[in-house]
Amino acid sequence: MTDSILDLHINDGLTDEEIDHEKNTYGPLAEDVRELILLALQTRVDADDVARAREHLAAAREILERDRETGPYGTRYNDSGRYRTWGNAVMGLRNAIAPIGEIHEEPDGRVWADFRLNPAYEGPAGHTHGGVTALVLDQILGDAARAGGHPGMTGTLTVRYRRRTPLGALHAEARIDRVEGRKTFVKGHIADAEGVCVEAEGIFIAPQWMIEHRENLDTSPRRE
Ligand SMILES: CCCCC/C=C\C/C=C\C/C=C\C/C=C\CCCC(=O)SCCNC(=O)CCNC(=O)[C@H](O)C(C)(C)COP(=O)(O)OP(=O)(O)OC[C@H]1O[C@@H](n2cnc3c(N)ncnc32)[C@H](O)[C@@H]1OP(=O)(O)O
Repeated sequence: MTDSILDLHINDGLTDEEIDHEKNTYGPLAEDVRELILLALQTRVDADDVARAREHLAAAREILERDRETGPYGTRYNDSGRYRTWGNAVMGLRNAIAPIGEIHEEPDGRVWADFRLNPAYEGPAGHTHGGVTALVLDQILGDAARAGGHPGMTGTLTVRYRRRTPLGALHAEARIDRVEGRKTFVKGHIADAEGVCVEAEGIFIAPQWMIEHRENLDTSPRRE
């Protein structure tokens, strides 16, 4: 059986130098757009200045649209084993809404990230949106399953909001709790400087198509 996820799992044959070049070209663009998202929320310049800024943005869009892809980014890799999930909503290098730069994997199976959520991720006044913390936890827990050699799709994600999550500096981490056949149970949390704000348990399930392609799947890819 084939699956549309596999269709977007592509060796695009780039050299490491070409990947580095793309990284250095498009990474800063996403950084600029991230800053623009915040500016759209926070600028207080007057209508004339907004109109002038929008003309510049229209000019930038016109340049960027000259050569573009139209579909999802998917997972791309090369012969030296560098994996790119640059469209990922949580940590994609080219995705301006992705709040996490890097997810670290420890030899003991713990997966963690330090990150900042700016006011574009607001839910309750001055605090992080609960859907955003769930988004981050889905990724971190899923990554712990993958890093532990048990990649899967999220079957169930249970989130317990213990206390409000502020905006600003946060820490997320997760580790595998147990594996039962195709199901991997993972636990994790998000904390601020005062301690845990949100806890989660996820059940990650390896579908049949993933098991069939298991031998082709590097579960600890050099992912960026
Ligand atoms: C070379 C190719 C390699 C390709 C690799 C590609 C990708 C790698 C995958 C992951 C990458 C890793 C890390 C990425 C990190 C994070 C990304 C975020 C993750 C997501 O954001 S992902 C999107 C949201 N996610 C979905 O979009 C899932 C949609 N859904 C399904 O794709 C199916 O629904 C599935 C697969 C979940 C189950 O389907 P299925 O047919 O395999 O399940 P089946 O019925 O056979 O049940 C088998 C056993 O699981 C139990 N069970 C069934 N469903 C359950 C559930 N929901 N909760 C709890 N338990 C459940 C049964 O009770 C039974 O348990 P028991 O064996 O004990 O009886």
